[in-house]
Amino acid sequence: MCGIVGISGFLPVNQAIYDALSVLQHRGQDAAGICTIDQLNCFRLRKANGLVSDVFEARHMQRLQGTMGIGHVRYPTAGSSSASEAQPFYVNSPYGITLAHNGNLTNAHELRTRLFEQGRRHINTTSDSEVLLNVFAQELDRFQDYPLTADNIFTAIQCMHRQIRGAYAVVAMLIGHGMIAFRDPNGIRPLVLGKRQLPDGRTEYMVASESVALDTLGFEFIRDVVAGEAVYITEQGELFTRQCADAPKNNPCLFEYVYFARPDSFIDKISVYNARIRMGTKLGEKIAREWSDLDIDVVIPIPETSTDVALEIARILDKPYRQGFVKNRYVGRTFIMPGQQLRRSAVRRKLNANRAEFRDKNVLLVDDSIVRGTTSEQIIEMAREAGAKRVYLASAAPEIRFPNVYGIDMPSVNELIAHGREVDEICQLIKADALIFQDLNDLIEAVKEENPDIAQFECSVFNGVYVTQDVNQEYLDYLQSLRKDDVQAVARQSEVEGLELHNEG
Ligand SMILES: O=P(O)(O)OC[C@H]1O[C@H](OP(=O)(O)OP(=O)(O)O)[C@H](O)[C@@H]1O
Ligand SMILES: NC(=O)CC[C@H](N)C(=O)O
Ligand SMILES: [Mg+2]
Repeated sequence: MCGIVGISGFLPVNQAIYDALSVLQHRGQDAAGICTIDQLNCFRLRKANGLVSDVFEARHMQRLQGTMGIGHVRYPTAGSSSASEAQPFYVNSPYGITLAHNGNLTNAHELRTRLFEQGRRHINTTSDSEVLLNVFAQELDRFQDYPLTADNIFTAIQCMHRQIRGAYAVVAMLIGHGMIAFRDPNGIRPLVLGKRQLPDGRTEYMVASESVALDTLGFEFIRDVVAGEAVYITEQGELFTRQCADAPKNNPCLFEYVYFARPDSFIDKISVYNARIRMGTKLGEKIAREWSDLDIDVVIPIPETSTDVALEIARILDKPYRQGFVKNRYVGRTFIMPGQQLRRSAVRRKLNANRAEFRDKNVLLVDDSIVRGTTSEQIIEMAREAGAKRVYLASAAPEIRFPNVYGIDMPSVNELIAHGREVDEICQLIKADALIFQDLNDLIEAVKEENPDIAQFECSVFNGVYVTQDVNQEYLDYLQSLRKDDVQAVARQSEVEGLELHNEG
């Protein structure tokens, strides 16, 4: 998952975008970038591999001048993890555009060919986001008048929606015009809009992947950008919004609530924190029903995302909740790290068992999800080494059996521990004494409670149903051939930096 942010205001935005990106860091740890528009109407860009705090030094921040800017933290799902695929991306015509994208296009390959053959546009990287930017540029280019009107911009986005498939929450800037943001017609990836009133009465606007970024910067949450909708804020600060999709449907990604988003965010009118508590209630009730014969002494979360769920399970089971694992605060999220070797070694560096909590006890470990099983396998071993008698494991998400094509890097079914396996087999593999998963219906109910208007969530990783209806086996095989772990490892070794246009090195 990536994080995106954009601010259109009247005060310098460099520090504000930096702060927003650091609050969205949990969505992408591989690369970060900020682009601003300076007083001379030129883009200022700094992007590189690394965490926000590593990428932007004081000299970069000083150069990122301007009162309008966009930012991105990257977790790659297409192309390579080379610095030249860090975002925002830039294209010089029409007028100059930069763009940052969260999601994944399912027809990037075909769009790339069409852009070259019909549009005479060269895409310099293997990133789907550069493809998206060029489709946008091509559609804007159909209007010959300067400046473009809001109507022109919305029409271009409408035409884009008809060509692009997959998931995309996007923020972009167009020189001489302003900031533009839009969400795909299924609303798979999140995007929120906020505002801030300056003392002189002028209003600044901000868009971001998660509402927590608005909170941190003192912006007031206005609303979610709805599925298919576009937002345009002119340089003068005028806000336009329009529904640009022919048949929008609201199908937000269920996995955002399980793992990706911060608990203090609201996505599509649902508090992520409350959703996680309700996941704990449902799972706790299932455990009480199905495991009445198991003697659980203590409930222990696997930090960090599962803590809210585990606390509620402990309440339902009326068992003590204990922080049995200590998390090294300097190690980030392991699931979004590139490469299985790195992910494996990171678990041991990240978590350590607090012996006193395990010795001679039957422990119920709780995680939000089991994807490759990297975490659970090692954690169970650590619990035993720390003296646990019996180790049970509960997952707040159901079995993950299908690849994700919408911005989560799970392209290969063979890497998923639950693919083609039943609970008993998974339990044996991770060497647990008992294993239980949340039911999909319970998970959906837990999330949906605050917004019953959501008829369908994007939950393909659990049930193999892809809401964009364009994903077939041929595409899944293609994606797997490009992105499975061993292919990526070879690609990383031979990575060369492509052009880094206008980058503040
Ligand atoms: O089965 P796996 O492939 O190991 O993936 C699932 C694990 O990865 C995530 O943790 P992560 O360390 O990324 O982040 P967290 O600190 O937010 O829990 C998630 O919370 C699970 O613990
Ligand atoms: N996780 C994401 O949102 C990734 C965005 C884009 N597909 C990339 O790989 O850079
Ligand atoms: Mg975790």
